[in-house]
Amino acid sequence: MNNQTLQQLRSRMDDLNIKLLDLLSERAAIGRQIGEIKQSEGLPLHDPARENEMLDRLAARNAGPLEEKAIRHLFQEIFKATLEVQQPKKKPLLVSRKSKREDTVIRIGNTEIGGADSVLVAGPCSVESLEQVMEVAAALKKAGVPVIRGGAFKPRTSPYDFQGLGFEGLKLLKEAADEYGLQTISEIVTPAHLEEAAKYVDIIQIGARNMQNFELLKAAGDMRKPVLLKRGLAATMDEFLHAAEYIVSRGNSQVMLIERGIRTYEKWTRNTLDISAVPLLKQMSHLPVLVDVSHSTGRKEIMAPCAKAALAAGADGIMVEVHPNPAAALSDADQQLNLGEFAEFIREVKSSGVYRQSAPTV
Ligand SMILES: C=C(O[C@@H]1C=C(C(=O)O)C=C[C@H]1O)C(=O)O
Repeated sequence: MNNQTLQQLRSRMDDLNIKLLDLLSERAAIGRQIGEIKQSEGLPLHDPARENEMLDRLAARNAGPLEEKAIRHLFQEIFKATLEVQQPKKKPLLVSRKSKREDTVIRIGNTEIGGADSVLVAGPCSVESLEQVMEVAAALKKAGVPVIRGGAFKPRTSPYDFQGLGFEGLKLLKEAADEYGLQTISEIVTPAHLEEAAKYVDIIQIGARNMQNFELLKAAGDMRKPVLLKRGLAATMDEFLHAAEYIVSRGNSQVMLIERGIRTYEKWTRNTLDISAVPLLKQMSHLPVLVDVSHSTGRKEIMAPCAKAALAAGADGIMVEVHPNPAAALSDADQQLNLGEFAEFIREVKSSGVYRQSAPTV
């Protein structure tokens, strides 16, 4: 008997669910019409005063058994859902895979970034002298690394630390790169420097500290030069992709992303390499993704395994710092590989199964 009653009550519940659903749908359709009128009149969609009026009226009429709090809560959720129906669907970001399915491949010289092959970028933290960059460029050439990095405008934590050689540094980097047929990459921190820097730099780097320097992002977006955008020290994936969107939305689609470690409580590494960022960025975005194993780890002995992990996770390339005499380096002395360590690093990474190389390097 009890069982039968339960069945009947549940069946009435089911009928009421359907009625409620139909009423909610009818209500949402009216909400959508109201939204269209509001938008054509330029009125805000959200109207808290109107919502409060309705809530008060419903609370006054409520005879139970539901508590007034529950009624208010339920209707607030309904209003929220109506607002979602009213909102025009947001267009996916240009950097998103929803906007473009195929991978973006960036070509500089004979090098492709984001294509079939893994790419390596290496060089000193800072350009210090012509001899220094020449020595590094020769080592890169020998190791088959096509892109040389070297900082000339250094955003240092302390104003008393070496700030870089500026344009003179860019010129030295270019001179060494030209000598060995390499491409150059260097960080620019000021929109006003971009045009002049483009004479010496094949890829403009926007550093972690400037990831949300929106004027710099816009100016880089107005250029037609590849940009390497570093993830900010504490930037979420969403913020990172929106920063890239600033560049791409100005018409510069040649943007590559680089994970360089984020700030956490861990002290054994300089930053924490967020390896999950790699597959996430590759899935969410069509832009090439690189990993900087020097700044993320700050520890020479784990750079090769971290590079392999990054490539295994889907990274298109690796960036690593190398200096002929790291102990005497003007910046980041501890984390730069010397030439011997660099050769070993490259050998280990290239011989791993995760390094993609379709044709032997000539
Ligand atoms: C439907 C409207 O727009 C919004 C949604 C509401 C609702 O679902 O009832 C109420 C007020 C607004 O925040 C409206 O203004 O009437």
